[in-house]
Amino acid sequence: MLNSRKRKAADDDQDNQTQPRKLPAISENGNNKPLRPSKVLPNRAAAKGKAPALPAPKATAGPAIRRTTRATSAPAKNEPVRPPARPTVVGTRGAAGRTTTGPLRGKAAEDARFHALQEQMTSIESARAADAARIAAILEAEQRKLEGLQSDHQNLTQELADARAQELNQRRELVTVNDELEALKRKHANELMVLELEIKKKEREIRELKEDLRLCQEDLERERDSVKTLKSTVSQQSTAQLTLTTQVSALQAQLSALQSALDMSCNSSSQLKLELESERKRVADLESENRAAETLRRKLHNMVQELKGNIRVFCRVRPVLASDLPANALAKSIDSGNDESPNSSPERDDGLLERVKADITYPDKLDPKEIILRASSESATGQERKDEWTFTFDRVFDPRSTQAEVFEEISLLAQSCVDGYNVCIFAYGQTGSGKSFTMEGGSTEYNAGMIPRAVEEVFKVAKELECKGWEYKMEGQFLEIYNETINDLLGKGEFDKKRHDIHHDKAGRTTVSDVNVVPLRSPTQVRSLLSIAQSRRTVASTLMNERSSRSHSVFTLRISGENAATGETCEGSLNLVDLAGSERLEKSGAGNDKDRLKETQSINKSLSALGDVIAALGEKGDGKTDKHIPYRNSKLTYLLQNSLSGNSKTLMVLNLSPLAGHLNESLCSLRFATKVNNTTLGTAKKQIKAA
Ligand SMILES: Nc1ncnc2c1ncn2[C@@H]1O[C@H](COP(=O)(O)OP(=O)(O)OP(=O)(O)O)[C@@H](O)[C@H]1O
Repeated sequence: MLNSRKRKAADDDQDNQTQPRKLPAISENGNNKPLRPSKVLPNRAAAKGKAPALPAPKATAGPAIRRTTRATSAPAKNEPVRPPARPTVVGTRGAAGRTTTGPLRGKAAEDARFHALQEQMTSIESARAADAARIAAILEAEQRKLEGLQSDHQNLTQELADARAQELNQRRELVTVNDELEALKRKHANELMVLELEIKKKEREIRELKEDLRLCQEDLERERDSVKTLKSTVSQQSTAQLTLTTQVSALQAQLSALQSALDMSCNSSSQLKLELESERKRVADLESENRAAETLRRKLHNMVQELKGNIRVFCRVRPVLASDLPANALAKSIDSGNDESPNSSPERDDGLLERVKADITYPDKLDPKEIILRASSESATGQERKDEWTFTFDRVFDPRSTQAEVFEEISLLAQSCVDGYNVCIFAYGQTGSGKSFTMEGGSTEYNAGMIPRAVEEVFKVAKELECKGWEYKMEGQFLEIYNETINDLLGKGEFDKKRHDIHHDKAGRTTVSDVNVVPLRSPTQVRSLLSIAQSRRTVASTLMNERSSRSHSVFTLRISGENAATGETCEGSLNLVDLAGSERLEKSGAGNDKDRLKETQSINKSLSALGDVIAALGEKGDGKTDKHIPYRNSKLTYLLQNSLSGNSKTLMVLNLSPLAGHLNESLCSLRFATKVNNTTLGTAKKQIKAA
């Protein structure tokens, strides 16, 4: 662009040289006058002061003068003067010729004409001289004019050069200015963009500020409302304050009255404080007496238990059940007050019952300890033979006895367990004699068995002892021994698959490996544990094999206590054992069934091992201190080792069937129980550590 501009400027220069009239007049002082064209003279030499040869003067008349001027282009002085052919002269000569007829007359006419011409020439000469003078004056004037014009021209040329230089400068400036303008435009565009962004930002800020403002206004409105509310509250409060001021003054009056009463009370209070102090002392004395009494109670309780014997036997006979009668007989037992027994029907058949029932009597009504069984049979000679068997136990429960009555006798053992003894309660008897009913019981509160009741009792006693500074933790496990294999009734694994080992530590604690030990927090929790165990046993049963009858179950509750006040600690355990059915091999109907045979043999082995252990313990108690106790002969006795030794309190509940058909089994069980009952286990040791 710059080049094109320069090119244009150069072109303009050329044009200006060739066409000077077209130059634009640009003066420095801004006087933009159009330049006057310089008049080029035909002869430059004339312009330099040499006047050209002038033509001869001409007649002043128009066309004649023009012709004369053309004639003067030739050298003027040497040429003969010829009179111009003027129309007037021609006309005159024509007239003279026509009027003179001779040579004289012609010569005179020519002389006249010559004279006239001379005169005419003289006048022309003078006119020419006058013209020359005038022309010279004009030339001089023109010369001056020319000089003026030349000087103007020079000035103008100078001006033109200046103007061009100025124009060039201005064009350069223009280019620079254009560049600056472009830069300014770009800068301006950038600034504009920045400003637009700024504006947008500002607009956003304005919007935000407006939103803030709106929120503030809302807040303000709310504040105004709350101020209004507060104002009304304040006015209410002022009224209330007024009322209160009145009340305060009234109260002050009361206060001063009370102050005087208080002063009086203070006197009596210090009196009372003294009394309180002495009362506190008395309470502390009573508490320590109470603790001593508790220790004494424990001792006495233990003595009572010892006097009762550390192994005791209860005998319980279950009622006759509807299922015990032939299917077609609408039989109801007359023996039991239990809901599950058939004693309440008006249509009872006493004859049938008499025939089904064994002859069992309970002679002592107030403190029943005896049970008499009678049976009549025919001797070989055909004579009727009457047999009678009397057995004595620590307590005999007839079929009308309730679960609560049985537990009443057992509950003291729960107390012993909390006191830190190992307690073991067995249910022994043939299948269907009521062992599970006694230990676990039915689903109702009324029929709850010894396990839930004992646990409940343990919790109750533990709670009562809390006020004496004792704090207890309890946990339970529920095991089954089937065919000399231990199974976890609270576990998740498959039965008879997992191996569980029994360990006894020196502190008299027994543990079984890999079994689920559940922390017990409430007695109700035990019920759910019992139902879990029951469902696992049901799953393990087969049609041929009612597992609960063919296995021993051992529920163990471990209790550990700590007395923060005295620093004592104790650990006890309560084992509640539901033994497998004790019927003999031939009665069990095992026959050729190998599995059943194995079951029965395992049961018999473990039950006789139990008898042997108890007998050996009895002998040891009688003074044979080195007597070996064969605990390891069965899983059951090994598991219960610490609960069967002299260190524990044992109770066997012998369950009997009331049916005549089960008499022989009942006699076997009674004999076994008598053997156990006659055993003394020695003195139970409390597992308690002094602080
Ligand atoms: N004191 C009782 N009062 C009412 N019903 C009882 C009583 N004792 C047992 N029964 C009932 O007798 C039946 C057999 O009792 P249970 O199952 O307790 O016998 P078991 O000795 O545990 O038998 P198994 O060895 O087969 O387990 C059950 O239906 C039970 O409800």
